[in-house]
Amino acid sequence: MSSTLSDVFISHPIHIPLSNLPDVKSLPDSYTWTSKDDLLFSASSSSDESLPFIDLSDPHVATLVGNACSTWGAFQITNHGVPLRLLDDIEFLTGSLFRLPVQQKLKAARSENGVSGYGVARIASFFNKQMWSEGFTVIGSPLHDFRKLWPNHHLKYCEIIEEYEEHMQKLAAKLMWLALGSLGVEEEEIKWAEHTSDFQGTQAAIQLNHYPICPEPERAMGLAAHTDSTLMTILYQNNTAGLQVFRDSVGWVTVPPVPGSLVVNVGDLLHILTNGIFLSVLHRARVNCIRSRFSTAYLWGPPSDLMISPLPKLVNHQSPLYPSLTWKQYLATKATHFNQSLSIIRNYLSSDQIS
Ligand SMILES: O=C(O)CCC(=O)C(=O)O
Ligand SMILES: [Fe+2]
Repeated sequence: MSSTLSDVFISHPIHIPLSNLPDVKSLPDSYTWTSKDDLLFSASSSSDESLPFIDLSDPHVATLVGNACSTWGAFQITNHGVPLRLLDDIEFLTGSLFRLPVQQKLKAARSENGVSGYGVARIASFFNKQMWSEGFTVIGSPLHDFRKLWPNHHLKYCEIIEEYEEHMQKLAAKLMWLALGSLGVEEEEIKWAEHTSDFQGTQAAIQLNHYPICPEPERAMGLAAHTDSTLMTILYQNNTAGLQVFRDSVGWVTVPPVPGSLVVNVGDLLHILTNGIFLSVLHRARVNCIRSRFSTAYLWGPPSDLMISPLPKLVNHQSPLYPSLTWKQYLATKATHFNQSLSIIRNYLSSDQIS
């Protein structure tokens, strides 16, 4: 029987402490970041570069998406077909959840080796300092957790998640095909992802993030630099800036929130699938002292037991840069090697060597 995304995380638990964000006037040492805690913490940024902004109704959309994936590994989109009302709903849900009293949120706390629920970011265990954020992960049905949070109103919130997932899955598939189409890849080359297959077995998680107002934002970190272990991630951010993407020779670039738009990140698996042509973008979230910030990430991946390997068409007589491996194997590598995972697997000759 094929395993689910939850099984993958359960078999590779990351033990992370759950602590409340302190209500303080100055930042405690445990939340104060320097370049010692994250090499790129203070990397300078040049201000005149900005992330591509793509109108999905543009006649050259595939080329624009393909270029953005191979230069930045990320882009913003408009005219994406997701109803603005649904984006308002998901923002309302995210805000309502994080505004609950902490005791209420803790009723749906992620268990020690669990995957869904309330807690700090999974990447927390890779850093010595704490991040100025709280999160909530939804994998599969949120009913069980939402009932604990909102005993009387959980159904309406479950409906929002369900509708959001439906739209996001369709959009993710459309974007992936636009991107791959720009490289000349045809649907028959990836059977599981063919439009007609209805993406049987693709898996996803929804990550809700909250970055509260912070007394000393320059010294704090909302969510530390990471790449996503997905094929693609679609991110909705409320109207408060904080997301930054990293581009070599440019540095950190802030992605300004544009009402109604979405941000798309190439994840590590799409980087592998395209033999390194599309870049999986390093990104992070900073915080501020004026407004709290919410974001909703739709983390989209393939069936977790399916072998992913560089597409033969994109390897062109050379050896592939990456071995074949399943999402499950990749997550296991990521749980140990975090941001070094891609370079670690590049050095393996065959997936047999990946635990
Ligand atoms: O909050 C953001 O802008 C980034 C969130 C993110 O990168 C994630 O949830 O993986
Ligand atoms: Fe991310």
